[in-house]
Amino acid sequence: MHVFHTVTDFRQWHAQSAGRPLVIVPTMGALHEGHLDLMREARTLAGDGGSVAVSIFVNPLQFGPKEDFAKYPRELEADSAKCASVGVDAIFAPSAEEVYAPDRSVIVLETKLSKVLCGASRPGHFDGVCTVVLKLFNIMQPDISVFGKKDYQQLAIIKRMVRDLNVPVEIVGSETVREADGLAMSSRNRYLSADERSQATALRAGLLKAKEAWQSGEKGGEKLKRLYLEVLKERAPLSRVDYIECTDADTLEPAEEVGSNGLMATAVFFGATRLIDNIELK
Ligand SMILES: Nc1ncnc2c1ncn2[C@@H]1O[C@H](COP(=O)(O)OP(=O)(O)OP(=O)(O)O)[C@@H](O)[C@H]1O
Ligand SMILES: CC(C)(CO)[C@@H](O)C(=O)[O-]
Ligand code: BAL
Repeated sequence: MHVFHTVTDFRQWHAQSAGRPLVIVPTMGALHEGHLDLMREARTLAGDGGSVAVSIFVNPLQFGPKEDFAKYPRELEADSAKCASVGVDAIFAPSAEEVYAPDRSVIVLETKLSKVLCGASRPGHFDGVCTVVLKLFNIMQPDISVFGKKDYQQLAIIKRMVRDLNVPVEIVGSETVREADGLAMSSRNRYLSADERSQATALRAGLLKAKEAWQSGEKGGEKLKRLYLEVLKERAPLSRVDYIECTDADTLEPAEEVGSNGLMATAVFFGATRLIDNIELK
């Protein structure tokens, strides 16, 4: 497996496999089983003749000034071993200087889907995500890129960017991988104390309770949100809910009545740690 730190080196490698499909998995590193699952899916999508590349880059542009950019875990050696174990062909791990010119002046702005849910709590976050993802697409020139449904809004926004800007990359969404007790895997779970970690299972439990009610005929968004909040209150006294919303799964517009293409998405703080999760109501 190759590890490249510069655009030139990555492109040279990719040029040697001209004509064969490239599938990429963009990440910020600190890899866990959720990421590895995306890589296995990428391996399948690439087929025998294709290649799989993983980008590892903690993108400064998508962090707010009070967020965890400085303390975000960076562990390239352990990440490389994990990538090799699932058959990744190349890692692209550039420095911030390699990615961003000091006098850069162009960014990608998504103007609608990025204003709700996580975008409302993290202003500018999805501008940073869109900008770096478009740059990674331009640098790596993949045929397919795989993203996790855990970051459902991110996936929806990237699909929209690719559609609206005619970016020639197919976007594939992959199911959320969970711990045995239901908590969605995330690099940020390691920040949780033991008590917070056990209470964090309430996100999944609350979403499942709301989904059960929806399946039994309850379509009211407010009622479904209340059911979720009851579970949080009962099972996670250390939590502070950032948001819980019912939306359309594609447009992310709020849904007073949740029909057959719904999404419930949530973000919850435990101390300074912010966890997200969601469930499709389909
Ligand atoms: N549990 C998971 N299941 C499936 N995909 C996941 C999971 N966690 C992350 N991903 C996906 O992996 C890709 C890289 O995500 P990222 O590196 O931010 O990981 P993360 O663990 O979500 O970290 P963070 O704590 O920053 O949210 C994204 O497409 C994301 O949706
Ligand atoms: C897509 C991404 C790698 C862009 O920095 C990041 O937002 C992530 O890890 O989900
Ligand atoms: N997985 C989303 C990256 C972030 O939280 O910045």
